[in-house]
Amino acid sequence: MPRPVLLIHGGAGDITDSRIAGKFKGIKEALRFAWKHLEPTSPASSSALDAVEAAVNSMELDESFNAGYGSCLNTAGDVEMEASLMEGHELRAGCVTLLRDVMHPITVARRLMEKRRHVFLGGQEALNLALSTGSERLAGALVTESAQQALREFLKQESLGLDTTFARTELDEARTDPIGETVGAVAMDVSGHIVVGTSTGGITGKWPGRIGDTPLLGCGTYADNDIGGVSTTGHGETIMRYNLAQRIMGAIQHQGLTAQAAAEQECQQMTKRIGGTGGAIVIDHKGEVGISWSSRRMAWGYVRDGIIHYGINHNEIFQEPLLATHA
Ligand SMILES: NC(=O)C[C@H](N)C(=O)O
Repeated sequence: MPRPVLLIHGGAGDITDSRIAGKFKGIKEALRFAWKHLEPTSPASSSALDAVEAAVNSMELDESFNAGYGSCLNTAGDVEMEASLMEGHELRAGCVTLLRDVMHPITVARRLMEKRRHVFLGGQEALNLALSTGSERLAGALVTESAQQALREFLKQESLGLDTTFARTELDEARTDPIGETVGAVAMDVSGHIVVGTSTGGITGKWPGRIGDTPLLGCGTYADNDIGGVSTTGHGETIMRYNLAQRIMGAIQHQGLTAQAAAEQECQQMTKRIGGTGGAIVIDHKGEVGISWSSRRMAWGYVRDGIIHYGINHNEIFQEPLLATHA
């Protein structure tokens, strides 16, 4: 019987020092909140789908991340969110884009997947689906002060003629990145079932109507029990041109690489080839974990065998017990 594993990310980019503590707190909270779905009292109800939704929901509620509450703003100052969810048994998926005013885009993606009619829904009709399947309408309530501050800085940089091509996921050291990043989760349950979900507010200063990599299968998300599952983060225009998730799947399937080797190879190749950066989390069909990024930082964490492993800088891994012990 496979050992269950839950692996999540809280975005790749030029994350400032002041945001690290919030990211770690949010990553550990999401892992602890979601783990009960993978190792419940009865193994028969171990569900990678429930675990992925719960982990992403937890980060969508947390303004340390760029998803749900705290999403990046477009040039009009509005939140337009995107999410995708895929399961690796029947290859079913739900993807939503240009979604406004609801806290949990990943749940809307799940509702769409469960309808089994369409895979990708956008704009007003995605909102209608959300409202008709139990989401609450939260007009304006997703906008945070730090997201507004990030937009003001972005617009100022643009007016000064600075290069904003990579928007808020790719700033150099001299310019800070005060915004949270995309979230994602990959899980394998005790039956070897793999599920992947990714949710984002996109990038600060995007044009209204811009669609990124996150809701696109093969770019932001992919799952196939026979190969593995991948969730990506980083500069969307780069990731979608490179098909990052699918390239990692291909490296596992056709080159026989481990999850870690495939993630490293493809994140590096993408940046070498196109210039933008990003990261990926991967669980392969054997249940092995891969975590890699070509950006400065990526917040990540996973649980296996009662231990949380987490980090944000290259070559740095922290560990603590899943169940906090009290002195
Ligand atoms: N931080 C991110 O991962 C942003 C997301 N990939 C986008 O470009 O929409």
